[in-house]
Amino acid sequence: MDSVIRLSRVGKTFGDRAIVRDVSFDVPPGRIFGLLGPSGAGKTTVVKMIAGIESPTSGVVELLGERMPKLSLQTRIGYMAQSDALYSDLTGGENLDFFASLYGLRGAAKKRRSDAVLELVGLSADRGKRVSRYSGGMKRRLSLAVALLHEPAVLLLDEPTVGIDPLLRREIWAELERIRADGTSILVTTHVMDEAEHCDTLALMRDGALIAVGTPAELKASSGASTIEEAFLAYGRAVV
Ligand SMILES: Nc1ncnc2c1ncn2[C@@H]1O[C@H](COP(=O)(O)OP(=O)(O)OP(=O)(O)O)[C@@H](O)[C@H]1O
Repeated sequence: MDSVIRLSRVGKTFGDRAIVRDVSFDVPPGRIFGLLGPSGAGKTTVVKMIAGIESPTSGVVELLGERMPKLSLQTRIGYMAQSDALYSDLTGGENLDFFASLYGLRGAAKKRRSDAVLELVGLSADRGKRVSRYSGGMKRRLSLAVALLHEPAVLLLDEPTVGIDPLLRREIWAELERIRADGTSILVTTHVMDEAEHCDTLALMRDGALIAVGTPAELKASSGASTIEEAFLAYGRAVV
């Protein structure tokens, strides 16, 4: 398969407001694709359409060669939403048990995966603690663990490292790079410019439209910028 995620001329309107306009891109297997843009640019809406939570008003969203939304593809996706969808009365470990049962993970496989993802996000020692007693950063880390639990073919991460300290952020990126090496495709939204450098391809989004798509090096070269932040500002100026 040449592309795991494909958007073809996708638009989304809420009422009479066009939130996403004519967005097209492809994410091949084993790539990290970063969606970058200011608050309100429409990034979350794009991610929700890929996850099958929202339907496009126009155009086509395909995931693993099938048109979204499609219920049977849900278990192939690991989706980390911007707001944590966790059960606060349950412990971290119990939350993982719950999501494992949704994904059909049982027995030794469940234990192996739960242990691995808790270790990765640095929550092994807190697995018995109720989520209502977790900090904001711990909840983000548990949400990431849930998204990774069933080793999905596609990871959709909406601002995964908000509230996570720089050291753990670096570890999480190292893990995302390992996951990519196994052939998983990862779409990540971020405001953090140094995270953008980890992406194979970046799409700069503004007012619902893509204003530039390329590798970090291409975007810097084509705008004459030395950082992604400068490149983004240069492209932003070019369209106003
Ligand atoms: N269900 C909805 N109904 C109406 N408007 C919506 C809905 N969902 C999103 N919007 C609007 O769409 C715009 C884009 O929102 P979206 O969350 O996609 O942006 P974003 O780029 O992810 O921003 P942020 O980085 O702040 O999360 C916003 O103006 C938002 O108010």
